[in-house]
Formats: sequence, C-alpha cells, structure tokens
Amino acid sequence: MSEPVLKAGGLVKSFGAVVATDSVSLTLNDGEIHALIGPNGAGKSTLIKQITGELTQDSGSIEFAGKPLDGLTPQARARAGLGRSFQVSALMPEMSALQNVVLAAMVKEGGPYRFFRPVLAPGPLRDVAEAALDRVGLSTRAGARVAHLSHGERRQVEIAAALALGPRALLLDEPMAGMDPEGAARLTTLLEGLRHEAPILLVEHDMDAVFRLADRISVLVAGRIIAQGHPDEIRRDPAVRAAYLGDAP
Ligand SMILES: Nc1ncnc2c1ncn2[C@@H]1O[C@H](COP(=O)(O)OP(=O)(O)OP(=O)(O)O)[C@@H](O)[C@H]1O
Repeated sequence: MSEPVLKAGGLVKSFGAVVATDSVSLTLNDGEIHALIGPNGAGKSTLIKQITGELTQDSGSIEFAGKPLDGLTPQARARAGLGRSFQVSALMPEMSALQNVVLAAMVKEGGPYRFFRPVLAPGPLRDVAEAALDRVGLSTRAGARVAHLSHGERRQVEIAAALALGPRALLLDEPMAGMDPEGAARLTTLLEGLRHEAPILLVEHDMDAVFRLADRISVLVAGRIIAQGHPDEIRRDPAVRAAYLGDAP
C-alpha cells in the first residue's frame, strides 16, 4: 500500500490544565474517507486546527504528502494541497458564490496584486471556480450573493472553495451541521464521489452520514483515540458504545 497522504503522530495540545489532544495519531490514505467522531469537547476541532496550522501542537508531528508541515502557515498548508472547510463559515456574505470561490482559488496563486483586477475577470481562476461550483451542484446559484443562499448551499460553496485549490486532501469540520435531512443526504452523495478526487478527513456528528460514508473511523474521547477501524468494528466496540454511541445507530 502507498504511503498515507496525511500522517499525524503523537499530537499533544493543552490549554492550561485541559489536554485537548493527548498523543493523537492518525493517517489518511488515498481514496478514503476517514471519519473522526466523539462527544462534544473531545478535541476534534483542536486536532483539525493543528493539521490546518491554526494551532501549533505542543509536541508530535504532522506529515503531508511526504513532507513535514511544521512551521508552515495555514495559507502555505492550503497551497501545499490541504483543502478545508470550516465549522464557522468563512465566506464573504456580500459577494456572490462565484466570487467567493475565485477568491479562495487565488490563495494558490499567491500575490495580493491579484486584487487589483476584477475578481470575475475571465481566465483560469474563474474557470476553476466555475468547475468547482459545478462539481458541488451549485452552478445555477453561482451569481447569487452568499447572504441569500440557504445554509446547505453555503456549505456547498465552502466545499467548492476547498476544491478550487485542487486539494491533495480535504479536511471537513462538521459539514452537515445545521442542514435539513435533504441537504445532508445531498452532501453525503457529493462526499461519496469526492473521496476519489481527494481523500477526506471528516469530523461529523451526523452518525447516519458517518456510517454511510466512512471507510475508517477514529473515536476521540477526552483527547484520546479510544478506537480506530472499519465502521463495523467501531459499531461493535464495547468501549465506543459505552463512551459514545450508546445503543445508536
Ligand atoms: N482556545 C481554547 N482555549 C481553551 N480551551 C480550549 C480552546 N479550544 C478548545 N478548548 C478546550 O479543549 C477541549 C477540546 O475542545 P474541541 O473544541 O477541540 O472539542 P470538539 O471535539 O471539537 O468539540 P465539539 O464537538 O463540541 O466541536 C474542550 O475542553 C475545550 O473546552
């Protein structure tokens, strides 16, 4: 088997007395969706933020596409191919869906000089952004202002923004949050297809989506991974059931 695209080893991050991630290790392989689940406050966002570079780990290492990520800014990590969507929307509400995706695609090019030309000028960036919106099923809403989009459509724009960078891997933090069942079902179908373009590390509370999508699941409880494996193994794992799943799903 080829090397994992993403390898996190022994990540420790504390906030005062709280050890939010306590020596967490996980990998992401090509073609897979690896779901990270766990109760509120388990450390999932803290782990994702260490990978994106918003937080610096106290110890441990992260390798992406064969290179260490240490010391790289979130922008540099995005340019290296780490695509991500955010738990809190980072879109600009007064701009259109297409403008937002073009702006995201500019990160790859670098250079603030880009802002001196119209965002929607014809060219490769616009082409890439239109293709990304099409990929998430939102081409008919490309010209709509983000403020006028439904919650589900905004999540689709965020994923299009991540895709516009031509990511080597995607980090999705609660993409189903606040979605109605229909929106969640649509997004599940989209993610099912995306895993072959870019493997996905998925943080998600919607257990139906997780058990439908994930090739592997890691369960984080109080900063520690208590189980890692195929969804069937996780479903049966007594420690997971006791700590998190209860009698669901
Ligand atoms: N910036 C911070 N300062 C202090 N404590 C923090 C900070 N960020 C997270 N924590 C604490 O670290 C622990 C892990 O939080 P984290 O947000 O990573 O959990 P989570 O699994 O993502 O939770 P949720 O599912 O509710 O989003 C919690 O105890 C939280 O209160």
